[in-house]
Amino acid sequence: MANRSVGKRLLDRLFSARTGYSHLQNRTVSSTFPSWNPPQFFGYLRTGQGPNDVDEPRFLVTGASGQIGAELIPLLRHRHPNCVVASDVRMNRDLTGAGQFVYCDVQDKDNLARIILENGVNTVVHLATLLSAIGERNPQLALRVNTQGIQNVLELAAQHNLRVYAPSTIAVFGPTTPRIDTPDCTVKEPTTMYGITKVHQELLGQYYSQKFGVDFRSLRYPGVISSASLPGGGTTDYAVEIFHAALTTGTYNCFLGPDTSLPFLYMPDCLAATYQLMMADSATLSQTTYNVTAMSFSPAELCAAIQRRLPHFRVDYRPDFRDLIARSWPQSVDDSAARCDWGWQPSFDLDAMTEHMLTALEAQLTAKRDRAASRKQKEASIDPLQRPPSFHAA
Ligand SMILES: NC(=O)C1=CN([C@@H]2O[C@H](COP(=O)(O)OP(=O)(O)OC[C@H]3O[C@@H](n4cnc5c(N)ncnc54)[C@H](O)[C@@H]3O)[C@@H](O)[C@H]2O)C=CC1
Ligand SMILES: CC(=O)[C@H](N)C(=O)O
Repeated sequence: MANRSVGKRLLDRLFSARTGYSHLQNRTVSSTFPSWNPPQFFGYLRTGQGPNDVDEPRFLVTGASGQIGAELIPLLRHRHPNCVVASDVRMNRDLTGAGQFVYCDVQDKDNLARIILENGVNTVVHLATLLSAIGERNPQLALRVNTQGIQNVLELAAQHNLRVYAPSTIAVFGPTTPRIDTPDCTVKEPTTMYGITKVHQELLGQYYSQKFGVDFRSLRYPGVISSASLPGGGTTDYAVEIFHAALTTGTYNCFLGPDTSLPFLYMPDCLAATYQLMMADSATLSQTTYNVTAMSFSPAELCAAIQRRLPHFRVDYRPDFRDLIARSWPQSVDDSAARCDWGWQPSFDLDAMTEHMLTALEAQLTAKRDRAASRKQKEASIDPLQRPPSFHAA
């Protein structure tokens, strides 16, 4: 994120020493909001030198074991070695083996605070969420996790001078929203619990930015398609499942109707947009949350794209409640503000994504088959009565 001059950092530190609210000194406070004078009795919450006084980001990623986290963490660890704490309520072996991983339920504010302070975190990437389909199956849990999570993160950000990146979603839109080229600023009357909690997140982020000077940034992702990680219970999951089915069984039962069109983003573009916005100079940003998109297609169009490579692939359509959700969301979104403000430009359209997905998944399947074959060979070469216990556990 934006570099600061030495003089400004010095001013921050002086201000921080007096009040512990150095971040309020730096941020533009909207003229529509009354100015905020931090009450002195909040002083007991001071953490000394604000973490933002150093330029090197130190990340805490919540919900790191999910579809986005599993691919964002390796990128952050590569670009910021030893500066990333991954966290979730669920373990992900790939993440735990390759760097710091801690248990963190985002509903537990004290534990979040402890992890942030003990690790010198200055940037929270908040991914812990229950998505649309899983959220409709358990709306009370989705309400609790999604609203308490962002409330805790933003409250700690205001107290400890943290930057926050928390993605939003096209699920903030609903049936009363224009469905073609949906702009950033339009009617937001979602009909899912997930969408309602994400409108809450967007508005709360904007409020904490304007009122308390929190550096809050967000992208309104469409459906995200990825080869390395599986989706976690959304309406757009079909667009990942369909590729796995195409390469294994050759048939897929689609839970959306053939013509239900939605916007999508391929994971490399999703990671690029995320990192680009997180690192953008704050002076270039005109809003806290931006639409981003790369392509729009229906299940029938995706099926046709796959059939160009795998002509025998077949899809049956059995639309369920998720089709109704999808039909309440935009078919395409207008991301011109992201393009204009910080240079967003996607690289993958439907055909490029399909080609890349099939190649990546084919390579994974081949590697999996090779591993299974070499295990079988190993098994055959060892007398069953002589096998050590570790052999059975492998
Ligand atoms: N994947 C997609 O297509 C899209 C994702 N997004 C947003 O991106 C972010 C990440 O989404 P995904 O990775 O796809 O979700 P996911 O469902 O794959 O992962 C969410 C993670 O949150 C964790 N989690 C659940 N409850 C928790 C709790 N109480 N405390 C801590 N962690 C908890 C889960 O264990 C899971 O690993 C979310 O904010 C989501 O709204 C937005 C639009 C599209
Ligand atoms: C679009 C999303 O937010 C997510 N993939 C979901 O389908 O719930």
